[in-house]
Amino acid sequence: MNLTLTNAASPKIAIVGAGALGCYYGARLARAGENVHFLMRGDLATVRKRGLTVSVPTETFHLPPETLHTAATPGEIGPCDLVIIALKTTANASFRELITPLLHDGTAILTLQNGLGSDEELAAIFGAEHILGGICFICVNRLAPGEISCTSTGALSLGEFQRPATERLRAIAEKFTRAGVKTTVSDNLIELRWRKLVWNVPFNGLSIAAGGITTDKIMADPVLENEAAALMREIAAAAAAHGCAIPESFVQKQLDTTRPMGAYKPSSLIDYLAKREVEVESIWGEPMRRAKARNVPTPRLEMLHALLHALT
Ligand SMILES: NC(=O)C1=CN([C@@H]2O[C@H](COP(=O)(O)OP(=O)(O)OC[C@H]3O[C@@H](n4cnc5c(N)ncnc54)[C@H](OP(=O)(O)O)[C@@H]3O)[C@@H](O)[C@H]2O)C=CC1
Ligand SMILES: CC(C)(CO)C(=O)C(=O)O
Repeated sequence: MNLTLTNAASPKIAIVGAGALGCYYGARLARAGENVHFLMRGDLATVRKRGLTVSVPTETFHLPPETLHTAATPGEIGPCDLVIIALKTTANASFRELITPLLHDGTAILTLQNGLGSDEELAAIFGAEHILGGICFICVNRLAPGEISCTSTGALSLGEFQRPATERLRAIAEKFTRAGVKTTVSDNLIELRWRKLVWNVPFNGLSIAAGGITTDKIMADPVLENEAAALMREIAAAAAAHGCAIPESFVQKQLDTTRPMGAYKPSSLIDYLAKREVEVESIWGEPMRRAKARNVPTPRLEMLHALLHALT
């Protein structure tokens, strides 16, 4: 497969999982003039009537329904040059059914999902050469159907699955950048994923396990702060055993940057409080299993995983 973005000047883009994250990035790309097709489920009727409204700290923008391409099935969209996946990882069993009708020989499949495992699952079904991944440092919520609120636009980091950055990866990053998303490319997607887990594992996990608390409460309690730091070090050790060096300074930086975040609700806590399924296996289960496979002890992660299983 030629690793370029087909129709690079005007690629046909599908958003699979048009919830908070998918609608946010999809709306930004559509506003920048890209040919974006939203595969929608629960919100379809409302979005077809009222369009999409996205608020970010600096502005609110609206995309009227007549400017949007929306579909109830992937078959209505047909083959695309780029498929962006923003499903919760708890919906990964639908990959084959949702993505197959969107493919041609050169389709790039970019998953923006949290945790570990989705890249490999997609590669096993569709072929490794199609797969790219992204890490989103963003806090976005769906307030109502078609109403997206983003309290921190953060940054997006993209990488190829098991290969260094390619021309196609840079072309996709350029699309996001043009759409106003701060985007970087990396030669090492798996290291990006482990690094993000250094934050997600302790804060998403403890916020639920400690009774549904925000990150400021974790940081204000010396026992919980120590637990967060210890969990971070377990993830760093597991990452090191997979060839991804994460220095102690990175752990310290995560703690330092969390302090001023105030009463922040990690995305898993929002799911938990809304009684939605929590992404337990991709955020805690898969890192735990990968650590075990390399004989890295992760007792705290194992306990947290068990607690989250019981609670969610
Ligand atoms: N939100 C955030 O700030 C961040 C999220 N992430 C990650 O991004 C991913 C997506 O998160 P988020 O956007 O918050 O989740 P949402 O629940 O808001 O969005 C998921 C979307 O997938 C749709 N979906 C699920 N199954 C199907 C199906 N079979 N057919 C069609 N659509 C389907 C849902 O449909 P329906 O509308 O019917 O529910 C929903 O719109 C997760 O892995 C998350 O961890 C990463 C960083 C930040
Ligand atoms: C890092 C952060 C806070 C935002 O992307 C996140 O991943 C989450 O809330 O789950």
